[in-house]
Amino acid sequence: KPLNLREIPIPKDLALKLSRNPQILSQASTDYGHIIHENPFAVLEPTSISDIANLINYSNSLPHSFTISPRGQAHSVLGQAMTQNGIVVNMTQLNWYRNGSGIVVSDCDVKNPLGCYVDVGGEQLWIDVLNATLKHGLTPLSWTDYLYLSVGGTLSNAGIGGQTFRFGPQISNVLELDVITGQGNIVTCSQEKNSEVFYAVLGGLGQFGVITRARILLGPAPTRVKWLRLIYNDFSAFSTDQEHLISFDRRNDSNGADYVEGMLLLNKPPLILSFYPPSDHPRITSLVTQYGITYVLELVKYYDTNSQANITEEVDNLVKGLKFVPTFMFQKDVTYEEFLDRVHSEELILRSKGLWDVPHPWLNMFIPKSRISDFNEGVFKGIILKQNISAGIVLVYPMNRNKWDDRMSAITPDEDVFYTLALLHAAKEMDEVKTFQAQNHQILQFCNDAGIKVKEYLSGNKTHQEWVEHFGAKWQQFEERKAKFDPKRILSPGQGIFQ
Ligand SMILES: Cc1cc2nc3c(=O)[nH]c(=O)nc-3n(C[C@H](O)[C@H](O)[C@H](O)COP(=O)(O)OP(=O)(O)OC[C@H]3O[C@@H](n4cnc5c(N)ncnc54)[C@H](O)[C@@H]3O)c2cc1C
Repeated sequence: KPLNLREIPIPKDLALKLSRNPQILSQASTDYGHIIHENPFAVLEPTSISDIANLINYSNSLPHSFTISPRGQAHSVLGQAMTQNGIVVNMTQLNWYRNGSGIVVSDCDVKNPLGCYVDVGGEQLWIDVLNATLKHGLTPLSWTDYLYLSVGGTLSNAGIGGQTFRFGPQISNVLELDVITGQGNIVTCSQEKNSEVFYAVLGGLGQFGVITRARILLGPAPTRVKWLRLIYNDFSAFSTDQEHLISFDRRNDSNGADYVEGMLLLNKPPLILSFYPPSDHPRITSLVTQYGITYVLELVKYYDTNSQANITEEVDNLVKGLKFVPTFMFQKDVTYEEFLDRVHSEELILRSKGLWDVPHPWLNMFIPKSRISDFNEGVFKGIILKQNISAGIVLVYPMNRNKWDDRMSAITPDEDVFYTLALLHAAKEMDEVKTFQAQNHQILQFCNDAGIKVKEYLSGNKTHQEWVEHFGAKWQQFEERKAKFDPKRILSPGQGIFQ
């Protein structure tokens, strides 16, 4: 029998913070995916950390607990921040009560920034963390492509992007956390202190506790970036060059790139060419038409006034020997901030066309390096190119596993180098959602049949057995941590792991 919160007497001080305003309930019942909808009983608008702890404690005190889901920006795509009949915690609300103390940069020597860090509330947005740290000449080192995501939300997944090959995912850049566990305990944790909570929560899909503060490592901030895109007509040359670029870091060679990603340009709509000079559009379109599929290596080199004199030479050295199609190298010179916040400009354009708040049947996964060429043949050239449906944005780039910490909950393939694939579809209507979902399913099935041991990222909608397989050798530990830190299985039910 589903729990009916109407039948439970809610303590008055807690009830005052709960909203059942239809508009607020409706917001909490959807996310960026616009595919899954779950109706919460109420939304907690916390005005302090204790409000969240009190809510969790109250749920624990009942013979039949209710579920609680922290909601950062709800930029999940499969209902991960929702709960049916439970209570959603609107984390953003905390920011209003921080009195400006949501982001505090440590007092440190910018010239010798080893040991500089920033303390940020779990509800804070990465864009605000960037702006606050830049004022001190400092910056976090590892980023997602889009910055209007909450710190607690990305740290619950991993937080990956073009800097991950060098600095690891965002979870590898956390020095300390404050967490309210599923038992209602407020815990400060790090690698040294309460380390089990620390490792459980990072990449823990919200299953073990609510992150209310994260201490994030900082480094010196560059001021400008050289931003390059190189187009390839051959996958093997493209992936060999990507792997070469990320290997600088394994060799501890500081002459490497600061960011490496990649994407497909396919001879099917939408062919997005906004990065490239309009005068080059005809020859790029012609190349894409000729080959059907081309691959774009995206790399970035940071610089500032001290390194300005050498930057052209450094970029030349970096691209020397890379096997892109001759003359198909394009570059921009932009501020560091403009580069990091690049997706926001796209967001504004999509919003103006009514194309931002639409269904997003995304597929994200990690693919072991040893099978990436089979993946190209079967998925890129096979399923994606051949099927008569639009492709959306397809990102593909490698990262180094030694920058991930296996003690954390996040899951990767076993190999030293693995690729991330992001298939970022936007659908116009629900029928199209089904078409894209069928394709996503087909891709996973292809990998399964071909024995390509992929790991999904940001996944959802799995059966219990599929979750067990996803975690593989780490399932037992994940389950034990749940029993220890959230024994009543209260937190983040939208992930569908334990409910
Ligand atoms: C346009 C766009 C671009 C993206 N780009 C990238 C990218 O480049 N790299 C990448 O790694 N990801 C990317 N993502 C995915 C994104 O990192 C995840 O969806 C992340 O969860 C978003 O954060 P959020 O604040 O919206 O989290 P939510 O969707 O609100 O929550 C995600 C999960 O975390 C839990 N949670 C939320 N806050 C907390 C907290 N404080 N403590 C504990 N648990 C919490 C929720 O209950 C839920 O289970 C992108 C998403 C979008 C929409």
